Amino acid sequence: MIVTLTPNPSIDRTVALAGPLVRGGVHRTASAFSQAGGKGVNISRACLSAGVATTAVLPAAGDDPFVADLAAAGIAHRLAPGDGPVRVNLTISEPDGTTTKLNSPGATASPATLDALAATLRSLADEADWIVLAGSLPPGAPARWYADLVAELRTTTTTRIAVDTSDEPLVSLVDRLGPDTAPHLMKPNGEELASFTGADGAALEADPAAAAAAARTLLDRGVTEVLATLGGHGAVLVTADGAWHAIPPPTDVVSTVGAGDSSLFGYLLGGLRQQDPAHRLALAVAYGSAAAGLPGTTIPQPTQVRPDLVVVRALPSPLESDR
Ligand SMILES: O=P(O)(O)OC[C@@]1(O)O[C@H](CO)[C@@H](O)[C@@H]1O
Repeated sequence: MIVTLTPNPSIDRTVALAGPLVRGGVHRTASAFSQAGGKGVNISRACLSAGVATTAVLPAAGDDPFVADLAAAGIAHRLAPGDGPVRVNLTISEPDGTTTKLNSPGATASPATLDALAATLRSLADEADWIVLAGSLPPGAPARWYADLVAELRTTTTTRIAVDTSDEPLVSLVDRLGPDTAPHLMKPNGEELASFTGADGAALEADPAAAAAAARTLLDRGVTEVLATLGGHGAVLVTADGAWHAIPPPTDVVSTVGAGDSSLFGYLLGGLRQQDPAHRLALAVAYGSAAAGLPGTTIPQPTQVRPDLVVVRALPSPLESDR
């Protein structure tokens, strides 16, 4: 089972434009629709369609429309009482695949909500193969909340923990890394790798060897595996056994929202299937590129995922003296 935590879930409203976005212009939209989202929820959705047991943990009132959407989709969930309506995040999709996102802060989380989320995770931890902590933190949560939660879970369960977050919560997590406090898996993108290495995000995405070197700094501080997604440049995987780069198949990009979550799910799925690192990485990139070809936050079905079209190559190991 994969247990996901989404402390700041979102209703993802996608507006598709018939032409390019013009700042200050008036646009007639081609279509608009909403999906229950947030990074952990997207991963639980991917679990459901791939037949992997999952529980999504999140804050929301039982009568929030978000929860009705989750229930209609059949996603098992455990709720902490929410502190306000689930936020609405806006995606603007242009015909050439350019995706602009406007993410709201979300309701301010009370200490009681944060405690309830942590308690629910603790109660599910031992049944899970993976616990995935994903997305931003709501206002009211201290930036170190994920770092504290990982450190605490590491003392109470042996279940593996994956984290995908950004900004201050990521920086706090990285500051706190160590042999007993690190998550087992992290999934930064190029910008996120750059946020704690000081490099340029776009440059890292275009240079898989540099991205692998940045990811390796996390391994040196206790993380077991790093899956770094590099947008159209694919992804790199770094473990104690080596580093690999996967190149995606040519993809007609419709919306990149949910591509990173799909990649993380593909990677976990490969692990549950006992695949070797190169095959896990290929499945991650195949899931991510399938998601990029779908509108809004749509998560691919397994039949839409083509790991056979992904090219994986091993990256040279750095010399010890270079590390
Ligand atoms: O604001 P956060 O929590 O960082 O990201 C939220 C979000 O952009 O992440 C998902 C895509 O990864 C979307 O479903 C959702 O809108």
